Amino acid sequence: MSQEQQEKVVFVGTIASSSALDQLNVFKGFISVENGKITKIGSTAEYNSRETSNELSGYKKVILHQNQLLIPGFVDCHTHAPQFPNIGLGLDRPLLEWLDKYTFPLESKYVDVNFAKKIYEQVVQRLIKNGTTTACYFGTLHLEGTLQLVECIIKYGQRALVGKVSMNVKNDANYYNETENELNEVETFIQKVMGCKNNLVAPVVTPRFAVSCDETLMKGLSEIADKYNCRIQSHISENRKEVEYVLSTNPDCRNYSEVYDKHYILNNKCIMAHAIYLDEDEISLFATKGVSIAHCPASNTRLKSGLCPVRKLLNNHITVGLGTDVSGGDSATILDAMRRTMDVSTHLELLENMGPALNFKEVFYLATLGGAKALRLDDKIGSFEIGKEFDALIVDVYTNGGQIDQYEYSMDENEEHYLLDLLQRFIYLGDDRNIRQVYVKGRKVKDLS
Ligand SMILES: O=c1[nH]c(=O)c2nc[nH]c2[nH]1
Ligand SMILES: [Zn+2]
Repeated sequence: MSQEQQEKVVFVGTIASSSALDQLNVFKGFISVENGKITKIGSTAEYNSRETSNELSGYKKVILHQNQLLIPGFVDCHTHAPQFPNIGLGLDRPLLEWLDKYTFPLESKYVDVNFAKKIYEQVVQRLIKNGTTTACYFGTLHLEGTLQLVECIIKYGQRALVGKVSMNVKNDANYYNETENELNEVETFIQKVMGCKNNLVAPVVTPRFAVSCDETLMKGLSEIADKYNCRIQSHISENRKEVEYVLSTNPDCRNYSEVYDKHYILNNKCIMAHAIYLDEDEISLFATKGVSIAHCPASNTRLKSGLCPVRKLLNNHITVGLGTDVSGGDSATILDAMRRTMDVSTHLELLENMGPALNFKEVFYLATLGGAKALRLDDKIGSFEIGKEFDALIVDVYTNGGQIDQYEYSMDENEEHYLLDLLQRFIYLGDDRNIRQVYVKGRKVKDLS
């Protein structure tokens, strides 16, 4: 156990945390943390009285200043660690061509374990810098290469779900595996990750999507997920051509979801990325089975895939979190995913009358507790509650050299509004420079203080 986890620490200042989509709490107070877990939460008055009665004498104190915020760490529900060397490049093709031309050739390189290690070192550090305390990663087809990703995550102390990608359908890049070998490697991968006995990292069964996995592979993977009680992640209904192709190769299925459902992929431990073109039957199937959706607005726009109707999905009781989906997505920060979620939602309100558009409070929920629920980690993280693990960011809204300037004018003198405005500004304008400290289970993993 690290130094920080053993310590008793009390954080004092402005705290913001959501308990539901429409329930954001911003208040001045304190959170005490012991062995990485939240033990007490209270107001400034309660903090002062505990101080007076010497109850906090054994605690290290972290006192935030007036323009700082303590918020839960960001949850990235969907990203591809091996695709980071392509970030910001090759976005001129639609999904299926983009995969063949740029993505499979890059992912093929991770057969080289040293290459994998170098890239993953950078990726994990980048995400921590951006305040992503939990990430749900796709690796590549390669067992050893993806284990390097797990090693880096453990080294830098991030919380993560990690999948060795499964594909058995031939493609131009020759990037696929034979079915039996693939199923064996997935089991080995799961056993090795579980063997690390690191309670922040878990394996995810990862059929890439129905275009690159046949029936035998999908069925075998769902059995493995069941055997090891693992989550499953994949992609669904991202691009119209993809949907057409999947339906043409599965003529017995009425829709895309049925292709997965036939092989027992859809359940309440399943996270599907995109889900732009789900029909009404698929939406109710997702709600009934408890399938979560990782909304990836950056890649949906960059690859010209479409506008995902997130408000409609939420209204239909589907759990939604946010994903950066690098490198279809061109940004590795959940702050960007929040902004693009608001933008896409606004476009849907303007163009399709599918409002009201999601606002900054709602996307803050999706970036934290919504994401934790989507990954079935909300018993541990996503919000500040007694008994939960302390994954948190200290944000300095007007930090020196940052993007947000402070002006000698305030729209509103009311203190409660001032605190909410700090959060609002950070969501609209902030970046990694504003994220001064990052904690995962009480351990400080970034420190710019
Ligand atoms: O955005 C995406 N990125 C990918 O790597 C991928 N693979 C299948 N479908 C995909 N979509
Ligand atoms: Zn993806």
